Amino acid sequence: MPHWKRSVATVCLSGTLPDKLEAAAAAGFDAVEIFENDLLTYEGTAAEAGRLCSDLGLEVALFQPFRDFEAMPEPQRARNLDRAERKFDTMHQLGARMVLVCSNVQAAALPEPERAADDLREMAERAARRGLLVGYEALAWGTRVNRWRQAWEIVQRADHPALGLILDSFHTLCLGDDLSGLTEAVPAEKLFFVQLADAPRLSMDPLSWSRHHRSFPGQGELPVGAFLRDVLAAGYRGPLSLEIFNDEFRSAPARRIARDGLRGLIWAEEAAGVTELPASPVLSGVEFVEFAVDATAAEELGAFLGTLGFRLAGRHRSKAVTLHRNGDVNLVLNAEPDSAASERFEQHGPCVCAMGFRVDDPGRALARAEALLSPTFRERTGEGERRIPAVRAPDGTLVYLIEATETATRRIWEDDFHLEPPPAADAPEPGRFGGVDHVAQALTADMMDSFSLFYRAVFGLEPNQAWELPDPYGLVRSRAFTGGHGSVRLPLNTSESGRTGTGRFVSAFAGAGVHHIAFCTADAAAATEAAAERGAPLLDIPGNYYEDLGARLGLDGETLAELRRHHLLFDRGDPAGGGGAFRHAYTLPFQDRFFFEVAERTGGYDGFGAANAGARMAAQQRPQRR
Ligand SMILES: O=C(O)c1ccc(O)c(O)c1
Ligand SMILES: [Mg+2]
Repeated sequence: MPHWKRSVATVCLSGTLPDKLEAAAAAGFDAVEIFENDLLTYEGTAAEAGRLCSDLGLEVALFQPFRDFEAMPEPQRARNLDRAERKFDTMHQLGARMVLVCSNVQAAALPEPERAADDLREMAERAARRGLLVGYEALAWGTRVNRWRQAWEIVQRADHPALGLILDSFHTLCLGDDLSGLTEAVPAEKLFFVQLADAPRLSMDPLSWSRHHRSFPGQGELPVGAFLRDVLAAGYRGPLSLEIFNDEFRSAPARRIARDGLRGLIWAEEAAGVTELPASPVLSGVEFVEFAVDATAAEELGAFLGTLGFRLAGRHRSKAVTLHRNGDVNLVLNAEPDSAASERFEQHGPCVCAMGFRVDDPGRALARAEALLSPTFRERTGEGERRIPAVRAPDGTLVYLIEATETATRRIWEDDFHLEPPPAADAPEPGRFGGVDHVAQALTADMMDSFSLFYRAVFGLEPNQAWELPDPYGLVRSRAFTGGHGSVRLPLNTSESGRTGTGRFVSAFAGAGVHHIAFCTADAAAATEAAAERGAPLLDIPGNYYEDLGARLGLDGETLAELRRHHLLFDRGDPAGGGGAFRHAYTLPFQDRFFFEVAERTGGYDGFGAANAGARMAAQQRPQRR
């Protein structure tokens, strides 16, 4: 067990104060920061709130914030000291020992550090008489104080044992600052409290950035792990506390967000090198994708897949499950009643209910998932069938963990399925699929951070560049998570508009889900030609797209005609990012739900054809002839 307490500020979570506290306790936090507003809107007394915390096993590590206190001219100064006394009463009832004073943001704040120091010394003296402590934090937008070194100068000048420094990763990192020199400058006993928050890199003023876009460690792009390492290296031993102001978190279920928070904190501890977890799995591809279906949908989806060259390759030994293969791609259609798949089908209709990742060591991957608070799952199995361990994604879908060496020998399929004889070695397989290129998911906006942390922390996938893709009816935000040397690629998409393809999918089918699956091939033209011959419904791309493509990339007429004839979109990689080229085509959706893509990467192309997304989404919104 770590020697620090793990804490969360109530402002991170949705609901009433009791909702927030219950969620924090259920996730496994040891302590909370009580955000004053959450107490003001609570119907009980401060003493009752304190009792609720202790009944739930939560220490009240901090009461916050106390604003606009220091360096004010009279009569405000005297009034602020009275206000502090009143809040000390509240803290006493609440059982909170420390109050956070954030740096003054009033225009009237006086510039002299000695005035700030005098006021904080007076406040600390009054706090000390009541056995309380005062921590001083630099807000990145404070009028006179916005860096930790300035706050420390004032704390040092005040020189009172009940006054110390509070560090908040957001305020430091958002200004491009860091903690270098902390160990030399600040004695460990003067580091009173540490708050952790991550955030995406945005160019906006720190106040708006902080109040709306903070996220848990691992969900953003700030070096929170290094910040934490520096704090602990300086000898800090108090609580590590998450303080996130985020519009999505405020409306999302408190229990999921609290669990994400603790997962992010544990991930940050690992990144800082102070908590050891089972190592991330070494990924080597998507072994299968599983669809929840019923008998009718199995029939229809099987036929749809047939047009893409998938043949029925096996039937499960004991369940209503079939295996469909094209080359090295395995798709499983699961119509078994009373299964994880049927639960999913009842709620969502035909949809992807599971994926299988090839990993080096499923046991270690499972142990890592558990250490990061991800629920695991073991399906009931028949005699002699194997039980493949799985991790539950934030939306309840399953990620199975399959040992890579076993997939090479196909053991996992032989054990559970009556397999059909494979096609003859010399049978032509034009545009044969070499694997799953990527699996794209459409998520509600509030699920984006949950999923990104899940893939990043549990599976070690790395976030790629974020894109804003223009659907005719709104923007789609997209960010892919990739790993295993490009063998696992998972774009995550959200859209605030309910009318985009992504938005309609999410709202029509009750939440998150796989929106499309791309198969890789060495010859996309051969694959689409064969698919078209089998009657596959391929997406038509308008002529303007090809004209623009010719102008942008200097392709000749013959090449353009060939692309168009095969329904192919084309992209070239950024030479700085490895270059290469990408040819890809899409099917129409299956029952207006998910669709498939054929993808041909050459020369180290590492993207997803984002430049083509606008044309593709416009074509998808247009009625197409079948
Ligand atoms: O946005 C704020 O006002 C605010 C208040 C208290 C904090 O600890 C903080 O980091 C920000
Ligand atoms: Mg803070």
